[in-house]
Amino acid sequence: MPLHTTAQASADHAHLLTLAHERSRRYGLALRDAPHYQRLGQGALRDALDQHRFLSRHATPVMEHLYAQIANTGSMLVLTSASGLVLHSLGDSDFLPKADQVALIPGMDWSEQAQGTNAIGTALQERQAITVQGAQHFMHANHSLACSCAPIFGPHGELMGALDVTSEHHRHHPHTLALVRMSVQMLENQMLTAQFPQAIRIHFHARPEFLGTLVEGIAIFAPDGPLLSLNRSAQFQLGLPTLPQPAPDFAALFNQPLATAWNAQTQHLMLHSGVRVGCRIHLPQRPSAPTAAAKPSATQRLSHLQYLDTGDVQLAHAIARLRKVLDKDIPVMLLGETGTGKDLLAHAWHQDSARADQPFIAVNCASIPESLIEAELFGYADGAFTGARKKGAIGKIAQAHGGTLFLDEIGDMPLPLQARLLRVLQERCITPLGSEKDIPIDIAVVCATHQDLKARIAQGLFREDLYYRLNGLVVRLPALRERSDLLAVIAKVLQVVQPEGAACQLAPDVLEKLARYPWPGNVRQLHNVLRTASVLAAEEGIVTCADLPDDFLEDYAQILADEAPAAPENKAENLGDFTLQRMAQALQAHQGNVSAAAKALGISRNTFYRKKALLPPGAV
Ligand SMILES: Nc1ncnc2c1ncn2[C@@H]1O[C@H](COP(=O)(O)OP(=O)(O)OP(=O)(O)O)[C@@H](O)[C@H]1O
Repeated sequence: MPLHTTAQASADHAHLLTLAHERSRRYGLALRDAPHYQRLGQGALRDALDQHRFLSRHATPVMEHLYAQIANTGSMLVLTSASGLVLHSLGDSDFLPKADQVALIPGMDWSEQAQGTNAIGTALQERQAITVQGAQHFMHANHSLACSCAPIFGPHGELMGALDVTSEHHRHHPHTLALVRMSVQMLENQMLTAQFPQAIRIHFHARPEFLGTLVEGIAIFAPDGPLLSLNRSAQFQLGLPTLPQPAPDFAALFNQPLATAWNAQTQHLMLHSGVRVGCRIHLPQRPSAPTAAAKPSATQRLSHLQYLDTGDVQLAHAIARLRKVLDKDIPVMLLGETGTGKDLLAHAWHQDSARADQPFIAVNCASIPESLIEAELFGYADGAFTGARKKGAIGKIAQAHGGTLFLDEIGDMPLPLQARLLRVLQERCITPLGSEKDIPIDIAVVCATHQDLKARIAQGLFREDLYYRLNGLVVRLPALRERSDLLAVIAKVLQVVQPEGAACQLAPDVLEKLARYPWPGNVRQLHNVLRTASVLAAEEGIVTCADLPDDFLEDYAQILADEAPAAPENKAENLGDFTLQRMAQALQAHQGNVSAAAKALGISRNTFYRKKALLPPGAV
């Protein structure tokens, strides 16, 4: 390093330490304070580890690799959260005095607020790598240590934690910080790749021989072009220290059409700055026929929670929460647009529960005529009403005894029945129509709706007490257009809809269209599109645009036309006859029911959804 650079670096380092010491004093710490090693309780630590699973999973092999390089140097390796909480540590803490050997175990807090200036707390605070050794620590109690730490940033640029190497002050090695930095870079690249398995990944560098090394740039693009994330080197090479909003797309950054990114053979690209770079392109895995051995059975494919988690963060979170309430007697409420898989999820939840061998009974409260729903749910006694079967009938609730009752479209349940349902849930028994005898029942309850139940309560159409009885765990399923694992869903649905043994592939431009389409009918609509397309393409084995249904292609062309000229602020005005107000009024008049609102305006439901998607969020 040239002399003036070295001098600048040590001046910067000294400045960082001065700031950190000032902060430490402001936190009320004193130089001679004894460090307080208050460990997080077991439960809270378990929650914290659970919360940082993604980070820990990817950090563990990196830590082991780093440890192999520094073993026998009397060092400890520590992974912390963004708040400085120790999540994992590796190594031998024998170099610490006996009383302090607990300092680096999981559950300890190394934030500046707790320990004053120290490499972990200060690196997290300043968001940059730093070594703090000996008397550079604020507290005298830490003067025997030398610590080198680098902050870890996640795939979305967020601070996720820190990686640190701590040793005795006199055994500190000046190269340690560089090793920690490189390990963090490796970890960040791995998390980036893992976070977006279904995206286009471009590895690039002006010197092609650096491809595959830590210094290569990695840029991640959605299949339809927008930039999703960059690693540090890509940020530097592209001159984008943060992800601009709205995200630029591939064509803007590399001056080439998106088709270039879809071609894995591409070896060179030109950055928008004019620099030519060597590249390697990883395309998302195309849907392909699984091998016979790996292929799950037809029922397995959809009937357990694990198979429904295909990588979308929001859905994975929902599934994790659903797992936690399995067999816990907590009612589950599933929210989501039509076709998002609420029914499927309810069934998978039942299949994963201890009630799996018992019945799963689904009732669609919207599709049963109001006059029949009471009998359908509660059953009736012999000769309870005219026309009733002589011998009476057992209702759906009683049929679900021992198992799970799934009440779909609960928002459409008539008010008087809501009171009866509430009683069933509270007292755990039912009284069939025309009977005086209570029948005890044991059921798990899942309900689903696409309606805004709070709004229904405000309108006097839904009982508040029932609402609170049903919403033990509320889970919202993302619409298909919001899901980051769209390509995985496409692959899965393609497997399901194809005849056994068929192995249709999708042409890249078909995938691109599927990725850009807003899917108003969600997975159900995707099913229908792929079922038809794969039958039409069965002989050729590859689905091309010609195999896609006409109405899908018409919708798609309309989307492109809608998107093309409108400046964002004019979108609402550019909606022609169907203005924001008219759509909002129609929706309000029909209590949020899109089909009814679309019908009232004389447009198709798809068109309504499409135009709704163009409006500013929250406008309708
Ligand atoms: N993750 C998935 N993978 C494959 N198929 C799915 C997935 N999610 C949903 N489907 C399929 O999509 C269709 C619609 O799913 P489902 O009936 O569960 O949706 P829903 O949200 O209950 O719809 P609605 O609100 O209209 O009742 C079904 O054919 C289902 O098998």
